[in-house]
Amino acid sequence: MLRLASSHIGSLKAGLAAFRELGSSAALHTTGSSWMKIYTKTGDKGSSSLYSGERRPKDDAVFAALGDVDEVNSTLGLAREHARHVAPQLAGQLESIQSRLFDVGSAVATPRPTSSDHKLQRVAFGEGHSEQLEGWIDGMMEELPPLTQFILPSGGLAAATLHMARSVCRRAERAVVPLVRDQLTDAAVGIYLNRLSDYLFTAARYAALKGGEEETVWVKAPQPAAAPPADS
Ligand SMILES: Nc1ncnc2c1ncn2[C@@H]1O[C@H](COP(=O)(O)OP(=O)(O)OP(=O)(O)O)[C@@H](O)[C@H]1O
Repeated sequence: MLRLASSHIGSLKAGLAAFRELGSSAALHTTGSSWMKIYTKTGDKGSSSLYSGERRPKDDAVFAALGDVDEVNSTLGLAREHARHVAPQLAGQLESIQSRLFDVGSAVATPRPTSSDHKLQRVAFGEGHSEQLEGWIDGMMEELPPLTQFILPSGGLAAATLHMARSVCRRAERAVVPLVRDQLTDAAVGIYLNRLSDYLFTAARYAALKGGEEETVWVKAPQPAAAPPADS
C-alpha cells in the first residue's frame, strides 16, 4: 500500500490536489494519524471533483486545462534542475513560479458560476503575479544581447528545457482561454500564462548566456534551383 505524509500529498498528486487541501468535499481519505492514502478510487469511472465540490467527466475542458497546467509545472521541475547548475537565480524564480502554478490550478478548479464566494475568495489569483514576471523579464533583458535573428529552441540543457516549458505553457494558455472567455476563470490566470511564456523564452536565452552556450539560429532553406527552359 502506498502511504504518504499529508504534507506531500499535494505535490505527489500531480499538483492538482492543491485545491483539495483547501477543504474540498473530495478530501483524501485519512487512515489514522497523519498518513493518507493517495488513491481514493473515486476517479476510476472517468469523472473527478473540482474544488467547488462539483463532479465532471475527466475530459471536461476544466480538467484539460488543469492537466496542461500540471504539465507546465512538471516541465519546469526539470528545467529548474538544469538551471540550478548554470543560473541559480533562475532556479529560485522557477521554484516560485511552480508554486504560482499550483495557485493557477486552484483557480481553474474553482469555476466561477458553480463555486461559492468563500471558495472563490480563497483561490483568487492576483494580477501582481504577472507583474513579478515582468520585473524578472526586464532584469534579464538588461543582460541579454539584442535578438537579431530567429533562434531555434537550443542553448544547452537548461535553455532547451526552458523552451520546452514555454511551448507547454502556450498549450496551457490555449486551454485556459475558453474558460476565461466563458467567465469560468479569472482573466488574471490567462494573463499570467501569457506572460509566463514570455518569461520562459527570456529565461531560456538567459540560461544559454550564463552557461556559455551557443543558441542555434534559424537558417532559411536554400531556394530550389530554377528548372532550365524546356527548349535548351
Ligand atoms: N486526468 C486528469 N487530468 C486533469 N485533472 C485531473 C485528472 N484526474 C483528476 N484530476 C483533478 O486532479 C485532482 C487530483 O487528482 P486525483 O488523481 O486524486 O483524482 P481522481 O482520479 O478523481 O481520484 P483517485 O485517483 O483517487 O481515484 C482531482 O480532484 C481532479 O480535480
